[in-house]
Order: sequence, then structure tokens, then C-alpha cells
Amino acid sequence: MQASILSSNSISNFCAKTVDFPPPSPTFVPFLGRVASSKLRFSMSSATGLRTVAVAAGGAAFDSEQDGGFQTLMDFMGKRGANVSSDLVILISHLQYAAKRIAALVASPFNSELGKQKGVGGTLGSTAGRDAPKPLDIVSNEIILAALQNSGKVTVMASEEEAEPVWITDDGPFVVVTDPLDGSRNIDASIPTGTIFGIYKHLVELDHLPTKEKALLNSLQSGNRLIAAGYVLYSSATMFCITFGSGTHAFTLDHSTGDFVLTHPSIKIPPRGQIYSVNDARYFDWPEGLRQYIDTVRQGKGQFPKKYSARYICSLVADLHRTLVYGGIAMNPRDHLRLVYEANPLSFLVEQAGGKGSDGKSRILSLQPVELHQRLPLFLGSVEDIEELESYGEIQQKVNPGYEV
Ligand SMILES: O=P(O)(O)OC[C@H]1O[C@](O)(COP(=O)(O)O)[C@@H](O)[C@@H]1O
Repeated sequence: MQASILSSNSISNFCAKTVDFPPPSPTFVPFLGRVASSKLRFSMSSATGLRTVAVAAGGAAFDSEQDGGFQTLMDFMGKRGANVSSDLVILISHLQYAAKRIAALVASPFNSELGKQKGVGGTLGSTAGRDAPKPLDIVSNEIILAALQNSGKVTVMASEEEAEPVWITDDGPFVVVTDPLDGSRNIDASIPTGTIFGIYKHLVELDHLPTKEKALLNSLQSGNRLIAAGYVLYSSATMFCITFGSGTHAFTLDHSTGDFVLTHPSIKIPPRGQIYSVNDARYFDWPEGLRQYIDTVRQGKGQFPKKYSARYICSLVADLHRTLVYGGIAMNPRDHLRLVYEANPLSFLVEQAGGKGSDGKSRILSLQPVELHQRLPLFLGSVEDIEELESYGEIQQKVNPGYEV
């Protein structure tokens, strides 16, 4: 069957070609869905009939014939786009291994039994003994911690699942903050979940302090000191989305090889979307400004003269991933999400994609964390949508009655 994959009015970078569909090489498949939004170009090759040329971050091109059809996360870090230190390459390679283990865990037929044991047997306190089944977020925490330990590159890990930062080794060059399995409350319904992480430099100037103190201060660095951040989305595809401070790039897990393959180079969030994402069962606890904004865009009476749509998965990584791809706002206006583990890493990713991360008043990355598990309102998304929302004044929800669901 013949199909034209690109029309003549497509982005000027692309050459419109008629190719065999499905393509002769199955290795091409992961790229097909990205053609319109990425910087991939296609040209005909006499040998394979189809050749892929992609322009990665920093403009470095790779060629499918020379690279076997893909650019993996390891290729990207090692030689093509990110230009990161070998220490960071080692750390990320351990993190991607952890991500694959968690992806297998959340997809396991046995996970629902684990998930029901919330609050039992984990790091935060055990009442059922060592052999008790553990909830998935605790198991995920252990997987991440093991990966960081095995990397030899991490001094301290601060995790949403640990009351205190965990000191790992004195001479690791990095500090890692993480929410090992966000959205796990949805796991029984097979709704997407995600891992979030941020990477800072180890502050050697604090080395003289007692361990507890230096562990805490290393973990409380402001988001504008992040050197890398990412999330892993466990959904219909497992995606590893990362920034090293020069663009946001997403890689999709190829289950046949175990590689994360670059599918979304240099993500650019649309400057305006038409989607808002919020738990609007809380409408009557919202301040007037937020209610007015939502009422306005719902009716198509905002700065963008079309009615907005609502999407809310209640899984932050999934809600943000959709927002990066389609634009709009992903928000939680109450003091619920954590500055250190969620807001900072995700804001770094959003800013590197051209968007904004705000607490409704200030830029997230400029905030100085004062507590490890500090919570705050979070608004992430397209620049124009966030600015319009902020123009409504009070949008932070102060009433936080501790919802059960
Ligand atoms: O209950 P709300 O306010 O809708 O919050 C839902 C949010 O909480 C989360 O489940 C995170 O909560 P936890 O950090 O307690 O796991 C997000 O994934 C989701 O976006």
C-alpha cells in the first residue's frame, strides 16, 4: 500500500515523499507519529527505500543508515546532542535502568496485590514485618535508591517516600531529588503513572557539616540550580523525558531492544493551548480569580476566542506530558504538590520547552525551598495561558480540607 506521509505544505524542513507503508524496516515505526512535530527529515535511499535524518538538540544530525535507524538516549548523551559529562551519563544510564524496572513493575499482573498494601512494610514505617508485601511507590523508591547507589555518582537522595534525605556516598558529584512513583493512587485502574527526578551538583562547600545537616541543605537547593531533570511516563508507551538545560527531549522505550529511542527532540510547548487540566470538583473551594478564569475560558470568552476543553487524569506526569505536547495548563491550585520533588523538576522541563512554571504568584524555579516536603500550588503550561490565568489575581486555593479521594 502506498501512502503519502507528508503533504506539500508540511514544515519546510521536510521533503514530501511517497513511501511504502508500512515501511520495509520495522525500525522506522517509532518515528512515524512524530513527523509533524519533530525536526525529522526523510529522504529516499536506494538500499532501504527510506532513510531517516534527524536534527537533534544543538543541531547535531544523525543518519539512520549510520546509526541503525535510531538515536538512543545513550547515543544522545554520548555523542550527539546533550554534551553531558561522563559522570552524568553514568547516572542517567542507571536511572533509565530503574525506569525500565518500574515500568515492568507497574505493568505486572501482580501489582494490584502490592498496591493494596498502602502504608504497610515500607520505608516510612513497618508494622507487618520484612516479608510483608510493599506498595508500589515504596518498591519504586527502593529501585531508584539501588540505581543511585550502584551508579556511585550520588551523594544524597531526597525522595518523596523518605522522611529524611538518604546519604549515599561522600564523593558522589550529584544530588538527586525524586518522586519515585507519582499517581500511584490510580494504579488499580491501570491509569498512567510516572517517576520524577531532578539532579543538582553536590555542594562540596558543605562537606564539613554533620551528615544530617549537609544532606538536608544539599537537598534544599533552589530549582534554578538544577543541572538536569526528567520524568518517566508509564502509559501506553514508556517515555523518558529529560532536560540537561538545553531543550527538553523525550525518548520512547522500544520493548524489542530495551532502548529509549529519541522520538520528540527539542519539544516546543505551543504558546497557547485550548485545554485546562484541574480537579474541578474543588470548584467551590477555589478563590474567585480561579473560578472566573475557568468560567471564562470554558465559554470561549478569554483571550483565545474558543471554548476550552477539560482533561484531568489525576496523574501529574501524564497531565503534564499531554500539556507539553498539546499546550494549555496543568494545574493543582491547592497546597498539595511538592516543591522539591515535583514542582522544581517539572518546571525546569517546561521552561526548557518554552513554557512556564508558577505557583500562581512567582516563578517556581526562583523559590528557595525551606522544608524538604514543602507543598505548594502548581501551574505548568503554555506561556500565554499561564499569563492570562495569573492576570485574574488570586488563583491559589487556600482552603484545603484534606480531600479523601
Ligand atoms: O487530589 P488532587 O488535588 O486532584 O491531586 C492529584 C494529584 O496528586 C497526585 O496524585 C500526587 O499526589 P501524591 O504526591 O500524594 O502521590 C498527582 O499525580 C495528581 O496530579
